[in-house]
Amino acid sequence: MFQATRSIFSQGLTKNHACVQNKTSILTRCFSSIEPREPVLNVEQFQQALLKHAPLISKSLVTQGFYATPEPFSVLSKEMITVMREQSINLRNEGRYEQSWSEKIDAVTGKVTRFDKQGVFACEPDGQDYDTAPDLILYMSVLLQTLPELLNVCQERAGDVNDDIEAFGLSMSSFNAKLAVTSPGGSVYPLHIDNPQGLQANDIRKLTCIIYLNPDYETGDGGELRIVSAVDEKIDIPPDGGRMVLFWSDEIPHEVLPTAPNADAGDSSKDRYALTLWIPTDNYQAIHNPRSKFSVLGDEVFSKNNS
Ligand SMILES: O=C(O)CCC(=O)C(=O)O
Ligand SMILES: [Fe+2]
Repeated sequence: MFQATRSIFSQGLTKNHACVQNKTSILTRCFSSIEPREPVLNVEQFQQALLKHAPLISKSLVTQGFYATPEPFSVLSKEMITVMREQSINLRNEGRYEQSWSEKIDAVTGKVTRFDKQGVFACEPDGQDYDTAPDLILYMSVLLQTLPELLNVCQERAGDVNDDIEAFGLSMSSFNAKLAVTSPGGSVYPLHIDNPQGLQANDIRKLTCIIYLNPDYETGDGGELRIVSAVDEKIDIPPDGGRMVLFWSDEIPHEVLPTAPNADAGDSSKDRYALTLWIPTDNYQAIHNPRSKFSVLGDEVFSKNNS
């Protein structure tokens, strides 16, 4: 099972990744001192946990535009999240992370400008990272093979497809992945929507799915994900344990509040790790659907913030 997953996965993602991979990381990877190991993720247990949460995720996405697991270790155990954090750190030690950046769109001119996110570093894990981070790769593989179909089926069974609500049509064949670390000392992500341009930019990402890898998170460590699900409704979700959060990539504004604002930037115990998967839709009508109840949320929130 592990072997099969591994080869399918590396073939699928390696090609896509070739263009962003730099030479330094190839070299450091060849001479890595970390012994390759087998993953310890219990695939069946993880799939069962996804199965249990799927109806709630589907319903909550339809009604609120987002879902957060109620407990920090609902889908994966503390031990598993600890292993995944260690593997994320190992990738960092191999030089796999780069300065993270994003794009801003000017509301008036529509001009897109790129900016660095201070104190945020990220990598795009793929099949080539398997020896260093087998559980991260297996997690991504199992999630992709399980969750999109489960959510599509749950939505159909609940009868939640109608004139206003398009079928999710979540894709099972591709996704984008990002492993990001946000440094203590107050690093943030400004308010944004992950896929603001949609089809105009050939961006068909529909669902953002984040798992936090912060097993020892304490109250006061900050870095909450602030989701704006209605103009005057903000929900702050702590990035604790292995909490999983999902929301519509094309509709839901969100930001990350300062990470451990009172800690030293070099205090690695307060680094905030998050593994994000973006799942595209095969139903293009679902992207920025004008009849969706969240269709004007972004415009309302950003115009309010600018006034
Ligand atoms: O790490 C998080 O909580 C959110 C990250 C995010 O918004 C993004 O990567 O676009
Ligand atoms: Fe985002």
